[in-house]
Amino acid sequence: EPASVSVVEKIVDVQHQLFSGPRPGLRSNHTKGIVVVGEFTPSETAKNISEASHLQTESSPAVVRFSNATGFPDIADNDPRGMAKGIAIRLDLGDEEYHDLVFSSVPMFPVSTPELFLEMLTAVSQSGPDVASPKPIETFLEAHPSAKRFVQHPKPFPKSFASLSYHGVNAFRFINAQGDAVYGRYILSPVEGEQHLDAETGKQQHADYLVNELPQRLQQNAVLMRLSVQLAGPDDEVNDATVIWPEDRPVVELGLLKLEAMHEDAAAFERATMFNPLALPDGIEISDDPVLRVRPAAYAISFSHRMN
Ligand code: HEM
Repeated sequence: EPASVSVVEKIVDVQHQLFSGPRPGLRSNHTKGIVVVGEFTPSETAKNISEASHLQTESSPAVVRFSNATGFPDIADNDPRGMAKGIAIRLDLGDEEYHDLVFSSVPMFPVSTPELFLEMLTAVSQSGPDVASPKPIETFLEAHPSAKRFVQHPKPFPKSFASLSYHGVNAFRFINAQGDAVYGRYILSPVEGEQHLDAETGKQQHADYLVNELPQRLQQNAVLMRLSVQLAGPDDEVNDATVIWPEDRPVVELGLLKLEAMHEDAAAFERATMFNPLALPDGIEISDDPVLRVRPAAYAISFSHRMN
């Protein structure tokens, strides 16, 4: 059963509290972003996994938004608080249909349910610099090893938004034309390999170094990113985004995302667009992950503030 709407409303309320939002016209989270356009071309192996139309056709137009975590619209690109970078991809499937993919640079979520996420964010909100240790968030992290793993997971400074790998985190169910179904998690990686800055160099970067870099890069060359899916083994947990599957699980390539140019009217696009992790074509289905199931409700609350 999906968590009640009130839990989701409370989560977004605490996000507003943490980030001094909501701000007119802007997202409640992942507020600072940059939008580019390109296309997605499926690979031969894609149709073995799913009958989804964008995996059979020649190519689909794509709009891609990279972002920093937090609701601060002017957070520095090298601020540790914004180091879970995001990517949101909208594939145009024709006939007014679209498929959205919304990923994070961190391969797991800190907690397994919306209720625990609310508890965690509330603990953060009660752990200001004046609060004595153990602060509520310290107590929470000790009691929830998955949240501690998330906090401790390396979050290196990327050289570019396009030189990081991104992860779907939540699992989906993929069904091919023969009716075979598998659970899998998306991985998107730069074809040229990941590139990071060392910690010292990263700290010295300009507050907009990533936002400034991408237009320059695209003027030189298009950027290619490989979309793949890691397939769950029969006993792997598919409804808990805190669990990382063993590395030996097969990874199947779905296709190449080509980033070509900056979006010409990014501000209007960002304002008018709500990426929806559950905008899925036939051949890709939702899992029972309770975190995944509430994401559209949270994004819709943020969207409704933005449109006010
Ligand atoms: C209960 C869990 C979650 C909540 C409550 C939540 C909340 C939010 C909210 C309120 C927004 C702003 C949406 C908008 O205004 O359009 C957002 C955006 C975003 N979230 Fe989440 N989120 C959750 C889980 C996740 C997960 C698991 C991922 C990564 C796989 C993720 C990645 C992102 C990204 C990349 C964006 C920016 C999308 C864009 O560019 O428009 N979120 N989230």
